[in-house]
Amino acid sequence: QNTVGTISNVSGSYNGFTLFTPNPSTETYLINNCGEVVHQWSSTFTPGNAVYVLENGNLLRTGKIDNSFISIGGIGGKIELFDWDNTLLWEYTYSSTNVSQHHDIYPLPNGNILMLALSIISEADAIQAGRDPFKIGQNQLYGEHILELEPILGTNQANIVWEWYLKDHLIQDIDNTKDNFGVVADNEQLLDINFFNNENSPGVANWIHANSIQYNATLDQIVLSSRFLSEIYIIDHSTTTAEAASHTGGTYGKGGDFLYRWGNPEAYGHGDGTDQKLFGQHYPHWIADGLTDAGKIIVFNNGAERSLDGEGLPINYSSVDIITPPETSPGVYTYDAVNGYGPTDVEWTYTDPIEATNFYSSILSSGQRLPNGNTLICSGAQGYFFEIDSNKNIVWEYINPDTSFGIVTQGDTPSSNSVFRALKYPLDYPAFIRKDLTPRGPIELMSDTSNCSVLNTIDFKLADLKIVPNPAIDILNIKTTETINNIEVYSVIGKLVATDQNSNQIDISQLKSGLYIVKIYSGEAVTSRKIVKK
Ligand SMILES: O=[N+]([O-])c1ccc(OS(=O)(=O)O)cc1
Repeated sequence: QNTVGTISNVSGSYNGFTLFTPNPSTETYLINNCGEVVHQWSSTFTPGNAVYVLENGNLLRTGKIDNSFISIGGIGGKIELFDWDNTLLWEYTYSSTNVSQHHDIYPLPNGNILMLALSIISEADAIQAGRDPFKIGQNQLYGEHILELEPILGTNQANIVWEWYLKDHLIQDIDNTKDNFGVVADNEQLLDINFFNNENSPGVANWIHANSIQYNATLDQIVLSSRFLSEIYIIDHSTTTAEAASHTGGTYGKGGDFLYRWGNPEAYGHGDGTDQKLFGQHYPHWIADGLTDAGKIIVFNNGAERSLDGEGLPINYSSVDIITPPETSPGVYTYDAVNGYGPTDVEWTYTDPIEATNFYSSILSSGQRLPNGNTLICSGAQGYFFEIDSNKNIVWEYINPDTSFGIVTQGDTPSSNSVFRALKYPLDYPAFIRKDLTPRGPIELMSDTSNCSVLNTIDFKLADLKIVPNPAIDILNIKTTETINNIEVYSVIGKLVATDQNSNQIDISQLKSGLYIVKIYSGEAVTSRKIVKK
């Protein structure tokens, strides 16, 4: 039984490449289902926190810059764009005495980048905005904003082409001499600056702890997640920056106000703690077109203090949930003055089937619907990824071996190996076309992948490909119905030792006996197989 790397991989797992960057590590790994690294990027920064492979094969990642003026788990400060070969193409620093990028970014279809950031609001400004003066414990509050960056390649700069600030969308009902005064329950489109989900620490500067921004291109809407308020918010991205600072304008007519919110209706005066559905959630995002439950929102519901046991002690367990926000037309959400926003409950959920508390990550984490209907789950605190099929059976499990104490040896138990998010990409994702994805072995030391096999083919049409004989003495025959453009034979250390074009066979009689890797190119597809030369 493996202790790190791939723990299990059974029939029905989705054959893709999983991207992740361990919290304590400067490395970003792309692994196959056997935990073998097929590509890797190295930064000089640990993550801060999101990372993506773009369709063109570039890596877009966040980097963490320590900031002695701002204290929040998940702080970043930097965005980096690497090409496939790990050349840094562009970097952008957003970290100073009063602002920092943190947690998430989102690559927009037009090449721009949405960036989640916080800024320090002074005590005086917070009080003027209607914050209870007795509930400012650290002489300041953190405000959230979103910037849309248009990278200027060749410089480490960006044009800021769109801005949204949460401070423009506040309500308070404690002081009519201050800004934003009104009735909280009548202003569901605004955030009550005096709502604290955690009554024990109403004075902390970090009262919102936003932890993700995700985007729906069809609706041109953004979904934002607040871990501490246990709410998700949808806002309009079609606005101008001026409209985004106001309450009117944009496709949906509400400027930068919330179009929808869900998870904790007490936050806007529509219920109490018993109505809370989200508990410190992460990574709410729309399920992409073409996938099962497309258009719905999937969210990792971390679940701290979700309920109480008979003795009044908190019960903590995580779930991955799917909700369908009720709409009157696409992107226009149904609001009920009495009950607030629906739905009243989740539509689909996964919890541990045996004992709910067996599956629990208090922080970090993600859930992702996959093309075959499976769901990839990252239980972030444990650096544990697992995939469930549509019957909720576990079909793949992986434990991150890259820890703050270094790379773990197979057989040893890892600790301090947390991961913010894991994303699985299809083998035919455009980034991977014509790329060398030859497995380089697992991350962990003294690895054992003997109980795992995986097809590393990019094009499933080559999945029925056979190389005979194997072992071979002189001629290798490639059997496939596809047209072969190129055959390459590599030594185990990666040296090209034989090549042939437009042929279904290659002569290896001159090679020394031993293990070789054969790469077969057909159209856009490339497939690697191990062979033995006798
Ligand atoms: O320790 N971290 O790296 C860390 C902690 C908290 C955190 O915030 S959360 O909302 O993503 O859990 C992010 C990163």
